[in-house]
Amino acid sequence: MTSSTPALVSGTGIGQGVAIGVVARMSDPLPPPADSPSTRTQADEAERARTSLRIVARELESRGQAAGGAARDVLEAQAMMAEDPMLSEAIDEALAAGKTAERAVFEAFASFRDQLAAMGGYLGERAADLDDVSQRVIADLGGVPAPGVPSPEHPFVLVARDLAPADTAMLDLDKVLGLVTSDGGPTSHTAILAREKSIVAVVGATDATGLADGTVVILDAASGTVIANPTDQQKADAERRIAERQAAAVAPVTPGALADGTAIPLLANLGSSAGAQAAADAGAEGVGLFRTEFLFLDAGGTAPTIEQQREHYLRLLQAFPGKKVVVRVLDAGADKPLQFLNDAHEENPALGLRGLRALRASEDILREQLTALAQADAATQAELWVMAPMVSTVEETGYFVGLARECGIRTAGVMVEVPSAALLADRVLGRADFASIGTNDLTQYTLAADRMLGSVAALQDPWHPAVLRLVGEVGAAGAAVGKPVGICGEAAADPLLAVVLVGLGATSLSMSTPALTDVRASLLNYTIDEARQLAEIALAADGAAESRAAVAAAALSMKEA
Ligand SMILES: C=C(OP(=O)(O)O)C(=O)O
Ligand SMILES: [Mg+2]
Repeated sequence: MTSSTPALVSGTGIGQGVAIGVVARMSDPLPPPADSPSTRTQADEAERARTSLRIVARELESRGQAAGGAARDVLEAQAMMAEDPMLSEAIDEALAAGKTAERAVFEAFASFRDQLAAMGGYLGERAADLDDVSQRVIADLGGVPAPGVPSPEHPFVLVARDLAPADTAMLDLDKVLGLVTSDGGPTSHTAILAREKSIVAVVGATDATGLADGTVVILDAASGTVIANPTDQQKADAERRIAERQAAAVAPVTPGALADGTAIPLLANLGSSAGAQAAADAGAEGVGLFRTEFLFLDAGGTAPTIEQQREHYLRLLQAFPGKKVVVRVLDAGADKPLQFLNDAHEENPALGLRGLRALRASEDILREQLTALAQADAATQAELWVMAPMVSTVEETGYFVGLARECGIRTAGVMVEVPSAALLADRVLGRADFASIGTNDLTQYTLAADRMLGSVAALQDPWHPAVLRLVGEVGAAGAAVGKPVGICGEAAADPLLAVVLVGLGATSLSMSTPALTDVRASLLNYTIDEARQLAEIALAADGAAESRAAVAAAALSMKEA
């Protein structure tokens, strides 16, 4: 690497932040202990292993106590791993074969970590936790310090293979400007920590192993890239973006709007009335998606009563007097299984009896929910809209809107999450009062990529022009009949994609509360004509990556012009 040819490392960005700083690497893992026969007795080796496992377990527990919160739970889980009876058995077996305590610990943990890694997803990412415990025990056996987080005097960008919970608990957040990991995905501890603490992070950046200590890097979470040895121009751009974000964070909270004043209300996605006040404080102009699954999950094995539901909806609506609150009726099935609505085994639950289909099969539950909502609406000042999930036909739209009105709901709409509903959006909107596009499911169904499956995660990208073309269909239909088209999937939380979605006809955007500030700031940079131009550029691309890159380049030149 030379300063004239900056190297680019790519991974998955967490959030939208930008950071610039000097790399401090986490020390490399200890080498595997030699597989030579032990010169001690088996009983001695067993005692050594037990002592070190115990020391490490107690140390992890005390770090957990010191860290508190979510870190404590994770560190306690790790301490339990160190004293897991199955692992002890595996260690004893290796010792019986004449191995050293170091080697026995190494082999036993390695075989368990491989089993976890093979499971993939969340459990797969816990494999790093086992590695960390193994390293600590082997270090203790050898009387050497465990590999861990560096602590230079100056602020730094931490580059690591992955961060174990014990490491994240030790991080001095005043000094860490950003995090880069070569392993780990969006559900790794590093990603979770970064989200929780708003730290700029790029995870799963395989080539990050080549970033040497002391290298100056720019982390760009929005594009998931790390530039090593940036040019002066790149540094100046990064510093400008950091300053813009700092300014946006303290800017007055204004209603969502484009540069030309076109209003684009910014709403919050909520899963419980508990988050309502925080959303209102962050400037949410209402709620664009209230997911009711948690309310039903919390009620145990049955549906909550009309009274229980009414109380919860009342608390929600009371937080938004005079504002719009869009509640989605229960979306059970697939990624949100609820036994009492559908306990049949399905080979492809995402294509099965879920969402409105499941409710229709148990219509009394749907009627009760609509009734509770209508009662809460009558007792409060919010403007309640109610929508159905997973609607795939015009007939289903008519069914839901008809039933909602019968139960006293004044404004009834549907989510557009299935390509068939997007393609017939003109007719769907002929019957519904509004549409709200769920880009998470719309992407899953358009690309035929299960949103629960890590192996096809790369296809789950709402920047894909096929998804955007469908969004455009719904936007055009909404404009033609004069009905609102919101977006409530994760796509609305991506500040640049949000502009494209507006260019495709979205009239409001709903997102998790922390995303509101970035999206608000981004919309203010573009007029409606520019948003439409960016949408055309996205639609003209061949794939998601090309669409994202072409729009980013065009947006940059628009801002420079
Ligand atoms: C908002 C959506 O619904 P959920 O993520 O709850 O399925 C969506 O599918 O985009
Ligand atoms: Mg959905």
